[in-house]
Amino acid sequence: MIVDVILSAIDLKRAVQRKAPRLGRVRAVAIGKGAIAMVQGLAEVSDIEDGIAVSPIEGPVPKSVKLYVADHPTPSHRSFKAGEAVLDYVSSLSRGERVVFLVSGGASSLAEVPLIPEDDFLITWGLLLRSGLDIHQMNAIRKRISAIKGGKLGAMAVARGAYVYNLIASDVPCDDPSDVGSGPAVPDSSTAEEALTSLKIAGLWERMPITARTAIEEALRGKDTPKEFRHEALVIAKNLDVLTEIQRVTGGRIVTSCLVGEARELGRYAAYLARETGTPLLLGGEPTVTVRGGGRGGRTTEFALSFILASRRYAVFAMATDGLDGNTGVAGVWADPGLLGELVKRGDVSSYFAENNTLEPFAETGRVVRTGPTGSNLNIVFYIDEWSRMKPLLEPRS
Ligand SMILES: Nc1ncnc2c1ncn2[C@@H]1O[C@H](COP(=O)(O)OP(=O)(O)OP(=O)(O)O)[C@@H](O)[C@H]1O
Ligand SMILES: O=C(O)[C@H](O)CO
Repeated sequence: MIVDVILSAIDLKRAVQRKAPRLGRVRAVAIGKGAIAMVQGLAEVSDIEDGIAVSPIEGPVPKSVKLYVADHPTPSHRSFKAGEAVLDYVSSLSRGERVVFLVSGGASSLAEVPLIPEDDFLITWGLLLRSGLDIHQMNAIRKRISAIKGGKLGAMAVARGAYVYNLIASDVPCDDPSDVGSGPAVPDSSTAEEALTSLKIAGLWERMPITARTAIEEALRGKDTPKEFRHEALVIAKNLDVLTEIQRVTGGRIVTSCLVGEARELGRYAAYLARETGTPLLLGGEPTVTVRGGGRGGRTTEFALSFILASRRYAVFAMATDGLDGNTGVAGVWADPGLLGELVKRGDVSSYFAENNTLEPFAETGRVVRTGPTGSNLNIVFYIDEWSRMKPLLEPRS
């Protein structure tokens, strides 16, 4: 039932219908895990002359919209093809036209036009994904090796005389529109200095391909992303909306929707917080995982496993609202005190954290949440409560 509540709270077609301004005749660019739902919502409240949508899954889009299916979390040739198509589309805008950018999580990877050779681009991307950098830092770097991110598409549209509107479904902590999908059509809120410092602190600067380093050095010298242009941006859905819906059924206290940090550390922190407060707690955001091993896991499994080692009678339910967490193939997991007994039975559990293999204890004991791709993405949610109160809420709605 908690899953049903979450699935209903992340419905992006409904969010666009409810929150988008009435814009009349528009052209549209939708990119992200929510692209299909968002463009469907836009069709309900405006007249889409034509448009382009880039999504990780197939789905019905309005007749005037061309759909590209591309890849995530690592861009593929389909993402590069989609990126070129988006660039062409924006180049076709004319003076006085209204263009609506519908941006949701995953957009960074789904459509891309690299500024550096593709091989170097993919090496850089891989280093970032395993780095443990948070999404703002990671996207600060991605924006500087991209021809379309960090406001570049928006600036291009404005230069052609179009009016730029952004409707954003946020999967980033604290909902800065420039972080979502690397903010293709809003002025960039990150700096080249941040990109450089993040890479140096993560120990990645020396390991980056020379072309990527040159792109960042050029940005530092002033050839950087656009910082200002005429535009509007409205966040139509965010993590806090989902927490608020979960609160209705659990009575939990919302602690934050901006959770960041290493997932396994945050899990332990949350366990002690639950013991201290003695109340149901709701947290959301995007913990990161510094991946060192080759196992299967994600943000939810690392968090939940470390939580249960310290939480005594409290349980945690953790779910990625896009329906797929890390490389697990599942949306999330739950951990109740009974899992500890299972761990004891399993004997050698040393690989779990050492190899980033934290899915195993959940998968093998049936504590996983399966939704498949949800066609949305409002980041990760965590619900913490006494197991006796949580258990009935995990049953499907009758
Ligand atoms: N074995 C693993 N154990 C734990 N986490 C992992 C593992 N492998 C990958 N990850 C994490 O999964 C992340 C990618 O997973 P996922 O696709 O769920 O992210 P996402 O939040 O959907 O991405 P985006 O922010 O681009 O939408 C990586 O950043 C990495 O930190
Ligand atoms: O695509 C991305 O950059 C992430 O999902 C954050 O929006």
